[in-house]
Amino acid sequence: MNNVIGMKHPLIQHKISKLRDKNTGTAEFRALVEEIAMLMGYEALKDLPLEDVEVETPIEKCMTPQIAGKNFAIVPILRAGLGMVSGLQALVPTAKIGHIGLYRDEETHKPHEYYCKLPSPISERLIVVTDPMLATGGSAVAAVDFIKQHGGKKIKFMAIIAAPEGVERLMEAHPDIQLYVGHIDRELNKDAYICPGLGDAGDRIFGTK
Ligand SMILES: O=P(O)(O)OC[C@H]1O[C@H](OP(=O)(O)OP(=O)(O)O)[C@H](O)[C@@H]1O
Ligand SMILES: O=c1cc[nH]c(=O)[nH]1
Ligand SMILES: [Mg+2]
Repeated sequence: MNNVIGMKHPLIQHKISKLRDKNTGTAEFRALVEEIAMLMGYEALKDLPLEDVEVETPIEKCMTPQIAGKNFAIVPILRAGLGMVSGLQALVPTAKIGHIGLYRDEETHKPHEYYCKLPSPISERLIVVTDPMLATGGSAVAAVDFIKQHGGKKIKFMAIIAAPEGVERLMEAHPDIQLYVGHIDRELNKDAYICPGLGDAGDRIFGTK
């Protein structure tokens, strides 16, 4: 799949291994998610639009490129996607932030929406959706559906760990987006958790279990 970009960088792989460890505590887990998001962002933001601005150096005035901040938005899927925002914000402090609140029903594994606020206007922006976990793909498909309904066009999705089933489902529903993924794991278990995975990302980021 052309639009699925796997992260091969050793720093990312090393940090993902630390995330998987059940003995990694909340503070370290949160820091690792932030660092991985920043490293993945370096790759995912390669084609971020630039605009020339005038700057006066100690020598002379020149035209020089800067990031067109109004052209970029980060949209985390709550809760776990929030953990990736600060890493991307460190790269582009002027980024607008939208939020999509979804939780997965424990029995049916279907996503339920409880909140949505996107920056306006959205149609011209590069939108990076963040969620560390892409399991069945239900939440990711729902989030991208929603962004498109609101006029979003240039969409990238960043997941730290994905199941093959989720990758296939997301790219089948939205073949036009680009998916940046830290690692594609083996499979989903009967409870739709990723194996080997890292457990429940939201609970591990926020210390709720
Ligand atoms: O691909 P899917 O099968 O839809 O599963 C992935 C979703 O499940 C997790 O969220 P969860 O429902 O646990 O909410 P939380 O982030 O609030 O913990 C995860 O952060 C994704 O959003
Ligand atoms: O393995 C999984 C699947 C869904 N959500 C998680 O946080 N982890
Ligand atoms: Mg969760």
